[in-house]
Amino acid sequence: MTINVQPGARRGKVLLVDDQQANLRLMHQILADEYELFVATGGAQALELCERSAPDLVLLDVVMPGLDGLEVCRRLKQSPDTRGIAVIFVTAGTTPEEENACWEAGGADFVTKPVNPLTLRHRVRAHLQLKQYVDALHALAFVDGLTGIANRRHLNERLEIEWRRCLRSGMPLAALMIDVDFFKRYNDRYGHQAGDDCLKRVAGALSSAMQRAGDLAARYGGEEFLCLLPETDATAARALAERVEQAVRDLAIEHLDSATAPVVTVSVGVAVMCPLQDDAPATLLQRADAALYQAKQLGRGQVVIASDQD
Ligand SMILES: Nc1nc2c(ncn2[C@@H]2O[C@H](COP(=O)(O)OP(=O)(O)OP(=O)(O)O)[C@@H](O)[C@H]2O)c(=O)[nH]1
Repeated sequence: MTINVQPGARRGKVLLVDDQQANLRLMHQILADEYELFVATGGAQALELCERSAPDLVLLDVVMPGLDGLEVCRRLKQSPDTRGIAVIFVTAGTTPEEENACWEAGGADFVTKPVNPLTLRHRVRAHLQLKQYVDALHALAFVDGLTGIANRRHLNERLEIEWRRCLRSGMPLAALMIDVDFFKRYNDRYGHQAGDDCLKRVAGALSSAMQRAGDLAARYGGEEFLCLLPETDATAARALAERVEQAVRDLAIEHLDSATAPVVTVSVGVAVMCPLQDDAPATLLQRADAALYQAKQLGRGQVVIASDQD
């Protein structure tokens, strides 16, 4: 895995949010030569752009009609997908209460209006540099070194978040536990390096099969993977599991020592739960694991969905 922590190695993405065109123009002039800039003229548009374009940093006006800057910041910090975006408020308010509101909403910093161009440049530069280091550390801590997909630590963190989210919304949370069949024999016949390459390709197939931004494919350990699918019911989870199983077959990686097929296959255990207060997130994984065990018992290279009683 290559992690680039050289400051300035890539142009940072900065979203400018202000309902006044003149302010946007000014900030644009100050920053355009250094960064990739996006512009939003209101809070709702800012949130939408944050989800779609994943900026590194937002320069956020506080007072705007509709959704104001403080509320935009709170919502960004609530979502696991956007909480890493640094927010610098651009504010005319300088009372202690107004400043405190910026910190309490989750802002990383603020600059006061009228904007001093040099201060704006330096604040943005400092926070982008910080974010690059944080992103690099995050990648080291949350990405599996061999396959480049999420690691188990990342999975556990997301499982907690999605579990709580589904507990609040009453929506189902699905998990696919996926294990490469006869992988010991694969290593024994083709060698450990080929085994590693095989795991990388399987991981790639899983990632490609995930359709929604909230879906997560992770390496659970060894030759075992786990896909977490928020707000996904049993029908959709089964369909996705079957697509995953087929996608791995379609890689057509030769495995002449497999008793299931002449190519690498996976077994998939599926579990779906609508979280309840008394359940623990680990229950979902235990059920997926039990279904995976059944898939192995039934001959491998297939999908088994856990029944509610498991
Ligand atoms: N090349 C490679 N092999 C790994 C890695 N992690 C685990 N393995 C191997 O995966 C194999 C897993 O073997 P088992 O748990 O017996 O399972 P299996 O052979 O796949 O059999 P079934 O799961 O019952 O189909 C072991 O030989 C491990 O050494 C890895 O990162 N790279």
